Amino acid sequence: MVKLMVYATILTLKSWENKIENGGGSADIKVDDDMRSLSADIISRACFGSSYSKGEDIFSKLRTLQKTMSKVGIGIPGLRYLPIKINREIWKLEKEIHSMILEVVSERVKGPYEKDLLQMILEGAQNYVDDSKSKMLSQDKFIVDNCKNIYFAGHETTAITASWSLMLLAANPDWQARVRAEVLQICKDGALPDADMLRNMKTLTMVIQETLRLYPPAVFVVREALEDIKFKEIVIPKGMNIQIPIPMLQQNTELWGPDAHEFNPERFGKGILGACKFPQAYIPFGAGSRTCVGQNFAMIELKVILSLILSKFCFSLSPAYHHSPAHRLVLEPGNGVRLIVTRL
Ligand code: HEM
Repeated sequence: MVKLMVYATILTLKSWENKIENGGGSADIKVDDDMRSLSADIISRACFGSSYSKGEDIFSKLRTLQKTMSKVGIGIPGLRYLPIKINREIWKLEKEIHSMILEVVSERVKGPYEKDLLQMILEGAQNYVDDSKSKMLSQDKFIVDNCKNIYFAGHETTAITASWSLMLLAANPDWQARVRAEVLQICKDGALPDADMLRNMKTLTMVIQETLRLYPPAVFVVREALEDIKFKEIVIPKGMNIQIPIPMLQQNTELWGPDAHEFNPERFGKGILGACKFPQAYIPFGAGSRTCVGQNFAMIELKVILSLILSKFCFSLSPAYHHSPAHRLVLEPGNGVRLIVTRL
């Protein structure tokens, strides 16, 4: 998995090298779209293995689906069932995605065994029992839904965290230099990072943890009360949805200290337990039995991307960067992250 992440990242960074060369030694790069397509490429390779080019087509349709769905007005009950133009577009895309995924699956069943996420989903589908009438139909739905889940849950969140991390490292050159020194010391003589090297990148881990504390891509953890609950003096009735605001917990000065709003990765020097009075207040990947299943994958991917960037480039914030975090399904840089990038 690490190898495929390294390979995909190097391909993306080649385009940065070209931009710098064409710009006479430096380039003003808006990193967000690159991080998004890199993350989609990685998840596509990880999910679909050798059929990844088909996976890319599927994911590109899923992105169109996501964009189309975000245009639908919310709050009008029943609107999504009406055969209006936008709904017809959504249904058509859903149908196409469904058959494309099942096409890859049917080729996979005939072909050689591969150890990728799709294989794990297929094995999961074998054991999936549901009480709907057609077991085959529900297994297909299980496969399609899980592929969609991985894409929606895993690609945007990681890409945005990479962009925020780059922004924070650009704004804090001392930390940029410190993490780069660590990376260069671990990846000696231009060696590409492997799993062991990534594990040893403690300072980089601290920087990513601090980025996820200040800019958690998922803003809420949502739960439904399955029964009446009494929480101190508050009664939460069965069926009520509860939204737990992650940034409020993660930037509370009583829990994190007076510098709670500042970028200080040092606070994670002794791990999450050492950083905060209550570790439950650090939940960028959620909490409990529904916690993010992709958190290790995401941390490895972020370390690969950031360590390779740091080992090749120096960067500072572009004068065109305008800080405006925006909550649009995820917490993202409202106007993107623009960096002035030079070769190391
Ligand atoms: C920095 C990157 C990521 C962040 C911040 C993040 C955050 C989250 C959060 C907050 C949840 C909800 C957890 C809860 O309700 O307690 C979640 C769920 C989930 N995430 Fe992630 N995630 C990231 C990357 C990924 C990746 C890379 C994948 C897949 C490879 C992934 C797959 C999932 C799935 C499938 C769920 C649903 C789990 C369930 O409902 O049982 N995530 N994620």
